[in-house]
Amino acid sequence: MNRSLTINDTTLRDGEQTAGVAFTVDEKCAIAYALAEAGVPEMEIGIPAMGDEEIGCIQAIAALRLPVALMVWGRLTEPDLAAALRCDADIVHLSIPVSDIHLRHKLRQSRDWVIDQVTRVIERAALSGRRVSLGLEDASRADPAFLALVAARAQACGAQRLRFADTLGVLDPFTTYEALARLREHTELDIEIHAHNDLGLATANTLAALRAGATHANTTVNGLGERAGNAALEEVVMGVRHLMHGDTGVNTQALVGISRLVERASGRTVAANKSIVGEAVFTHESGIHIDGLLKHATTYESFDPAELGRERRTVLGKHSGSHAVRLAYGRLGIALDDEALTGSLLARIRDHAMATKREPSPQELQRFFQESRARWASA
Ligand SMILES: CC(=O)SCCNC(=O)CCNC(=O)[C@H](O)C(C)(C)COP(=O)(O)OP(=O)(O)OC[C@H]1O[C@@H](n2cnc3c(N)ncnc32)[C@H](O)[C@@H]1OP(=O)(O)O
Ligand SMILES: O=C(O)CCC(=O)C(=O)O
Repeated sequence: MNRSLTINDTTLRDGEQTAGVAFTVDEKCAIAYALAEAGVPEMEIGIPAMGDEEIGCIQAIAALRLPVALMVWGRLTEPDLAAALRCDADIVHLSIPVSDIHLRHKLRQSRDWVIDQVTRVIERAALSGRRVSLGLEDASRADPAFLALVAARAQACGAQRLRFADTLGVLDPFTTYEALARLREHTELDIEIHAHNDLGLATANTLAALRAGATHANTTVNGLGERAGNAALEEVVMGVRHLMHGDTGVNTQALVGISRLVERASGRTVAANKSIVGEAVFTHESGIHIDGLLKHATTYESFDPAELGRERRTVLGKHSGSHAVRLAYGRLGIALDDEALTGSLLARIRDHAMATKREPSPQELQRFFQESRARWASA
């Protein structure tokens, strides 16, 4: 993949829209700092139309003078534009619904009204000298011919970017590819993909959009965001690297630290099996897997955990095999060269796992060994 690809992280905007989440100014500054230090080139940091307090927070982030482009979000209206222009943001992003469902039921407006708003407000925004991005809310449920019309108008009025929003997460990677490829044919503007995870497809859809010609990907740390969230920064960065052989410029070693920072600030616990950053995603128990890993890491690891500054862990449990048992005892300085003794320990470990639902401690392993050996000796 040689095309340029830019991550625009919206943890501080859509991420904060997660129901119940509210970051303090200090938390927002710390997250912005960590993202910038990791090499995230753009971030969407707030909604000026919310008022003075939000603008103060946006200005506090701007005052950090981070080497990133800062974007603020607003509706495609003159008052929201005016609020956005009170902020030291590099990119003014103004959003308008483009699906008939939203236009009819939410705004009670027509498609012509959309074209008028784009003409009036985008032209005015462009005159401000800021970079201008147009958000196409609910684009995934909009008429593609109308999207092309809006795109042409936005370009003529001086926008640099379109954001294609799958607001309700109703696309799959195939339909995403088709929709983005169609839009790509109709515009020379940059295109940002904003995917939601209602069906668990936000990252897959983001990667599909990038393949279809999107230039920017909107992400959030830990996949925070409205309802089921957005495409996770850590997943998109690693997906681009491993599935598209591309480079987002984001330091993969920083991803876990940022995830923990946002976990604490958001109060949203990251699941143990959350891809890339979950506590247990490099932990193995199954006998066949551990045997394979001992022979060659690529058998059961699609990438090296060291890319994230992480390490593989193996645990003993109900699904262990004899190789794993020998490995665990080897770590305790006990060489198991007797097959029958190993088998007896394996049975003991399985019983323990079923009874306690946890792995045995080193002390318990020592006890199992002594008991099994004593039974063996007296048999
Ligand atoms: C898909 C998304 O994530 S969009 C971003 C959503 N994020 C947020 O809503 C978080 C921040 N929001 C807020 O703080 C408030 O909702 C504000 C300050 C933006 C607006 O507050 P209020 O003026 O009290 O209005 P409220 O939120 O109740 O309703 C939204 C209004 O915006 C209108 N609206 C919504 N989108 C747009 C748009 N793109 N262009 C023009 N008007 C819009 C609605 O029709 C409604 O207007 P109405 O009062 O004339 O019916
Ligand atoms: O900027 C936009 O238009 C998209 C807003 C958004 O968060 C969404 O549609 O899910």
